[in-house]
Amino acid sequence: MSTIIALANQKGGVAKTTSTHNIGVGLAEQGKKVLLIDLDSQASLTISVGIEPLDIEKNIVNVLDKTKCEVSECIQKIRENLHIITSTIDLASLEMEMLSRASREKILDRALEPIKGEYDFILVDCPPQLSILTINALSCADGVIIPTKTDYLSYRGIELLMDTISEIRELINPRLEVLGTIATLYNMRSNDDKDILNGLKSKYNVMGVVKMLVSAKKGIYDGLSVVEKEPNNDISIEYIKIADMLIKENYEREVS
Ligand SMILES: Nc1ncnc2c1ncn2[C@@H]1O[C@H](COP(=O)(O)OP(=O)(O)OP(=O)(O)O)[C@@H](O)[C@H]1O
Repeated sequence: MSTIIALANQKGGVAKTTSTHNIGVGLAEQGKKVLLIDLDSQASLTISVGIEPLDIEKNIVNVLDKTKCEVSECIQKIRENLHIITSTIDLASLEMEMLSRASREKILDRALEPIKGEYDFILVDCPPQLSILTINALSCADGVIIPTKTDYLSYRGIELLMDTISEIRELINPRLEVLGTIATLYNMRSNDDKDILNGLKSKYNVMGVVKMLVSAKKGIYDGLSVVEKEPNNDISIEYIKIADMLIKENYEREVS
């Protein structure tokens, strides 16, 4: 069975998309079969992998709406071992329609059922709200990773997300596990960032610390992650480390 991981934070601009893309590439480069799911109507992940959202006829909207389209028809190949279900702006209006459906929290879970055995990892890039889409991602995930900036408001925002996660675990998905946080856009020269990082480490499992570097934005024009564009960059090293950690944890879970 696939391990489904949601990358979630109700805050925008905390590097959810960048983390999803780079960890996904890191896992694929280790020979794992990976499906990325863009669950944000801004389609940043879709654009980041070099796909024009409106060029794709069957996307996440078709996976979630009532047309009963086969999920396998909505998957695009990025390269060997790395696939994606893309998003478009139409997801914003579908979100409203989802609210009126029965079992609205399990729409994604049910839709993914036929392909759960086909991938080692499914990574879901959540939108920057605690919306029905994020709840759908958390309701089908085995684990959640919380990318967060090292500033005070982001740090405080995690508590809110943790409450939602506890509620989902209690009511909908008991197997949901908080895998940890990733400290993103970390400014090494700022004492505030250092203090917040220490606070994060004392409270949560910090899976990685990703520095704020201009190289994070370089591959975006040609659809490449930092891991592909500059594999020896500090950002790549950190994301590859997180990918390795996920592979190891998964292996240990399967063995035990
Ligand atoms: N390590 C980094 N150093 C510098 N810039 C970064 C880094 N990581 C991400 N960025 C940039 O920060 C911006 C926000 O990143 P990203 O789109 O991944 O965040 P997000 O949480 O998915 O945002 P949203 O939820 O609002 O779509 C982007 O311009 C991205 O290129």
